[in-house]
Amino acid sequence: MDKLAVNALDWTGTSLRVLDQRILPEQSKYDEFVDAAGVAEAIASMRVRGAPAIGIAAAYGVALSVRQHYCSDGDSWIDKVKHDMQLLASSRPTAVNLFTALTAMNTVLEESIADPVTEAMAKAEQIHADDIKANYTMGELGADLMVGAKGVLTHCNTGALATGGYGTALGVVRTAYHRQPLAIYAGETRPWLQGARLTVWELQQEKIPATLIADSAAAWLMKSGQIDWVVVGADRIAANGDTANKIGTYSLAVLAKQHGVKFMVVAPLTTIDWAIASGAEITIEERNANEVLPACYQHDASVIRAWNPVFDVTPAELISAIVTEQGVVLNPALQNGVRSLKKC
Ligand SMILES: CSC[C@H]1O[C@H](OP(=O)(O)O)[C@H](O)[C@@H]1O
Repeated sequence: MDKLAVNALDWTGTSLRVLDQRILPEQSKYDEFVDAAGVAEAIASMRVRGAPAIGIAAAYGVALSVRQHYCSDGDSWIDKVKHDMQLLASSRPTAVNLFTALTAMNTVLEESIADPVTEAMAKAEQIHADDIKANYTMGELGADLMVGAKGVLTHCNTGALATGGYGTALGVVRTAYHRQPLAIYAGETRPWLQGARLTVWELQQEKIPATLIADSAAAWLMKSGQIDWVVVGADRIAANGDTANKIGTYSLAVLAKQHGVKFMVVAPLTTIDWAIASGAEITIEERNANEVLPACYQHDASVIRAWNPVFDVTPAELISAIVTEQGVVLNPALQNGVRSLKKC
């Protein structure tokens, strides 16, 4: 299964090259990181973003930490690695994939393994490969739900740039597009513009036609009858199906309900947080107000401020389907959430 031309992450075996998504589409530039601190900064600064991609980057960050400390820090190597894992864990709070990946890497290190450097690298590479495989599976399962659909709206960026490759929600859109005529609409996704800068750029690379809309045009688009589905990704899904995703997702779900448009969430199992019963327990990241404020207001917060939560929570009752690589849950609010997907 070949990866798409667009790769958010490039693992060299001794470093992690990260496509700097802050400057796409004007510039396509990779930054190279050789330690966990660098990878943590790449996540915090959103050079790499997207829940699955964040988890994969963190896994490689741990592998780099083991490679750095195992050979040079004697018996204290594991303490140094645990410190680096804390650095990675503090990079961003909402995407549970980050913590799922760190837990998986920690499990490998806890086993008294003969060659922790090789084992850590292998585990990180496996996490990456598993994500790509999951995305292709979800693409098929999600497109199966879209038979006969003529139009779809997606939000933020959920493609190869947000994952190990191919994408979650955008993977479903790609698969459906190659099966049937499909009008693709992408929301710009203020303030960071993942849709305007990243999603339409990905689609342009593959010559897949798409229409960019302002976030504020979504209701009018739904009222026009042009779309049958809204398809989005996720950063953290609670056991009852409540879903944290990019800010603006909740309003799209409310609008979809109002207009009889179906609402699909696409995410791998690594995005499900089995430890929380509902979305009320999800920490919502707030980022710097200057990501919202025009420059002329940034010098003085005494009068004009900005509120910049970068995620919101969509309640399960507004979701028509949650698509994972292990299966689809239709109407999760009526199905005890996503608990049917939990591996025993
Ligand atoms: C493949 S889903 C990625 C998910 O992550 C994005 O957030 P951010 O760009 O801030 O990392 C957004 O919520 C997407 O839906």
